[in-house]
Amino acid sequence: MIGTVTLNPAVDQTMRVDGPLAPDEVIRVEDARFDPGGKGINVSKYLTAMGTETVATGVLGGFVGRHVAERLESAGIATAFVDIEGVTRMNTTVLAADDEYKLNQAGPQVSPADVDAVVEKLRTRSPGTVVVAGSLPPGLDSDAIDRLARAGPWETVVDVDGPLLRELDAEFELCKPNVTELEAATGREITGVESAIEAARELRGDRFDRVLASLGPEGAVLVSADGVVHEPAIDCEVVDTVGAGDALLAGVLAATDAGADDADALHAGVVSATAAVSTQGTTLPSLPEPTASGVD
Ligand SMILES: O=P(O)(O)OC[C@@]1(O)O[C@H](CO)[C@@H](O)[C@@H]1O
Repeated sequence: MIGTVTLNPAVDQTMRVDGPLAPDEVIRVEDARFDPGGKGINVSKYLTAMGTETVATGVLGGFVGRHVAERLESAGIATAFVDIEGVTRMNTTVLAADDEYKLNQAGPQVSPADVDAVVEKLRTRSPGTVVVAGSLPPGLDSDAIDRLARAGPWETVVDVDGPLLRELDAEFELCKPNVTELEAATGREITGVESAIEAARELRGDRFDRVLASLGPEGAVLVSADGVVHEPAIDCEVVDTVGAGDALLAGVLAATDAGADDADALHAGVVSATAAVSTQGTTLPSLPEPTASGVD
């Protein structure tokens, strides 16, 4: 079973406007939706859509937190969240004619004691893998992630900002940077697949067994002790990129869990990410069930 930890969840508000964003005028929204989000929560949503057992944990507070919990429960996603005093944040994506705009709040204050309470929730569920994903809210630093990684017999997967990746010192089964995060974590400039592979190799080092780097239109690479695999992106109409990295990660983890090797797992990840970018918002009705050969 795969547990996810989201220390800074959100309700994601996605709005579509037909024209470009312009100052000093009222912009009429054509279409709006709310999704329970935050990177770990999205990974649990995508795992559920693939039929892989998961529990979503982390911290939730206030009316936004209650909405996240209700939506996950009604979608049949197992949850084990710790209540906090502050109000869970709302993040906004605007899909405008010219571009995609993303506004993420800092989030409420969370304490190391809240992280200890999350550890207790995880221990009662005994996951084989724990995914810690997303930004850290005010009050926490990299110690929180090291603590989660060392607190149980599980393997830990991490998807956090590049500067934070440099500060971690526990051991992790996998990390999932995007291009910006890979550049920040290694200080290397990434200009294409080859330079991404070099940077991912350098990042692997002692702390990360595997590095899964999402490269947007160039697809993704997975670097491990077994070697390097690259999977190009699948051609599709891109509607909304929010959650694409989470879907990639969920696909790789679900397929790995089903016994797939790195190449097949990466293929499954890219199939999931393609479904995510082809859909508005971050909720997918269903995804191909991963098998030992990736996806059927
Ligand atoms: O501010 P963070 O924690 O880095 O990212 C949060 C977030 O943008 O990531 C998810 C998509 O990956 C969204 O559901 C959510 O709003």
